[in-house]
Amino acid sequence: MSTDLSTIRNFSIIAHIDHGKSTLADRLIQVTGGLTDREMSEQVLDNMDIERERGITIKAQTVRLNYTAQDGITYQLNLMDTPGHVDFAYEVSRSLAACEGALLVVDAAQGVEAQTLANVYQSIEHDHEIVPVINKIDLPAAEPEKVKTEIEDIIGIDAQDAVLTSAKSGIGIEEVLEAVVRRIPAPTGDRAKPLQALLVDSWYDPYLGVVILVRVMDGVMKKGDQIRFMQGGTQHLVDRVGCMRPKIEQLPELGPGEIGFITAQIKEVEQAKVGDTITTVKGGATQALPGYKEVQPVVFCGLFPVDAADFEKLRESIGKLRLNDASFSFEMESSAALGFGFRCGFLGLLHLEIIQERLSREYDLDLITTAPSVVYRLQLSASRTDDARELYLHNPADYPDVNRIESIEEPWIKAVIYTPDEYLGPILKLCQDRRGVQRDLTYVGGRAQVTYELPLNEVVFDFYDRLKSISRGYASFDYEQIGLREGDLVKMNILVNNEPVDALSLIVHRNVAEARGRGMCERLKDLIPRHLFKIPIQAAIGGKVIARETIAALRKDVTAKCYGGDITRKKKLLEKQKKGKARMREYGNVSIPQEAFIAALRMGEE
Ligand SMILES: Nc1nc2c(ncn2[C@@H]2O[C@H](COP(=O)(O)OP(=O)(O)OP(=O)(O)O)[C@@H](O)[C@H]2O)c(=O)[nH]1
Repeated sequence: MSTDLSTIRNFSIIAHIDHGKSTLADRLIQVTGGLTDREMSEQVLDNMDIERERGITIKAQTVRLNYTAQDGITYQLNLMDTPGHVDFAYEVSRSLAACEGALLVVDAAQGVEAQTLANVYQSIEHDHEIVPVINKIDLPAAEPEKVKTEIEDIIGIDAQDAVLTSAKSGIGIEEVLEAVVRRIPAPTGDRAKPLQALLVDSWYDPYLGVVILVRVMDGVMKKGDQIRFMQGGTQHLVDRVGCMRPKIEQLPELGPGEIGFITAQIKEVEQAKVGDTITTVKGGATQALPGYKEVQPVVFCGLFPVDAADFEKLRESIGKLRLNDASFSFEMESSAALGFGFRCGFLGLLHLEIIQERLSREYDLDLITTAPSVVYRLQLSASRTDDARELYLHNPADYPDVNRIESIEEPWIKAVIYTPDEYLGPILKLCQDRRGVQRDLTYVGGRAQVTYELPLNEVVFDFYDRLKSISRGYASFDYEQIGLREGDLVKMNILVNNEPVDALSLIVHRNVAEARGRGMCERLKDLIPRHLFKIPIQAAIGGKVIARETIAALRKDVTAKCYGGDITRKKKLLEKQKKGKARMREYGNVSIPQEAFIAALRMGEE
């Protein structure tokens, strides 16, 4: 029996981190599924474990709820969980494209924050009906009326009918469900048309293989169907169709307007790209759904094992992670300073951190990460052996001969920072120091919203950390890419004992090169231990040294105190001294401690 379209509601929950999205979702599952408190904690926690295990790959978990509303009709509610971070903006946009509405959850004590805004605007762009939910009304500091006004002032949607909830104590949950049924429109679609289904997300499950989350727009999808991915071009046989409640339940079919999952004996997530259109091989649709985009990594860095013997283990672990995350890329790289490792590409800094964290936690790997870099576009003139061409550069080590460079462009972002106004001064200074161009500054009830355009390369390293520390954690930050702009960018080399150290070289703007070079030399002076000889540390652009420090020589004669006596004792001491060097990287005849590579790049105040 097919489901009547008018009884389906597809919606997502938009919320700033910690405003209560998960707690509210759990309550909705509990109330509609009739789970007891104990069952809920068991079941839902189980689910969270899987989610944690799979890290970011379950980006759009969906549950189907049956809810019998006050009008006596039983509705099929598909609740889609969307990732809340800018790095995954494209996934968010596809999840939103699968829904007709959204619950906007705002903490009654915290009010609207920057991250919330980005997702709300996306949702508005998808013509969603947005139902404001003011959560945590149980808190003494809750000010629901003030938050209502804030939602209206900042977001510009009517919030007078906002639902007031305490997800924690189970207040207002029924009202949320009624609002979903009454205010969010039913999907539209036509059973008789050729199949068009949006591939919302995919992930790898060890038992089922690749699981694909779909939203059927038109037509019907059944077990046994031969399907075709219109962008990917591959064909597959559907072997399972179902939904999650949150446990997997198999269904005979998915009809128009419905959200559910399929499996089709697919081995790699890379074959099931988010945003693709699925149709049937026979009598299929001729046009793909709009909005498909190939996601490209934007931040690159080198990952090297601290212990060179771990290289194979690193290769294996990276391969496993990649099985589940097609947006992350890697290729082998070798560095004179760090040996063999991988150059990896990420969607953003958070994505980088998650992968790094998983490698060290789940795979127990000690890693050295080189400075994150963005992708630059270079126009090169012809040389004797090469034509004029365009080069996309993601590793400073591949920087070409300067004489061939006609122009360099770097990616820029538009950042929106939201902060209590007492921290505004230092935040403006930070943005200014990072070559930011201020575009807008407004105040809403004691808080400032400032918009800056910034070069991405000034943001990737420690901008977010600095922002959080100068605002004592209160400022929130959100960004989108706004394209490439030409810049006066140069490659800065760091020379230790007159030898360039490739893992420390970076691309910087000429205006800040000297300050940054000086800062790095100063930090390296403290980070590299004294040797038996004098070590010059220099920052240079091309052949020109722009900063210099010197580490004084030291005669650390550990055997001196043995007075030429006992030879075994002398040997033992030498052995001990050798061990002390184990966590060092030999570079020429200088030993550089492993942690120096990343510490040298921390910009601090310059
Ligand atoms: N007092 C109070 N606390 C709540 C309420 N709802 C959620 N919380 C608490 O707020 C914290 C964050 O809730 P989550 O549901 O994890 O928030 P989230 O938005 O899903 O956060 P992320 O998963 O990190 O994005 C938890 O400690 C909850 O117990 C509420 O109605 N009242």
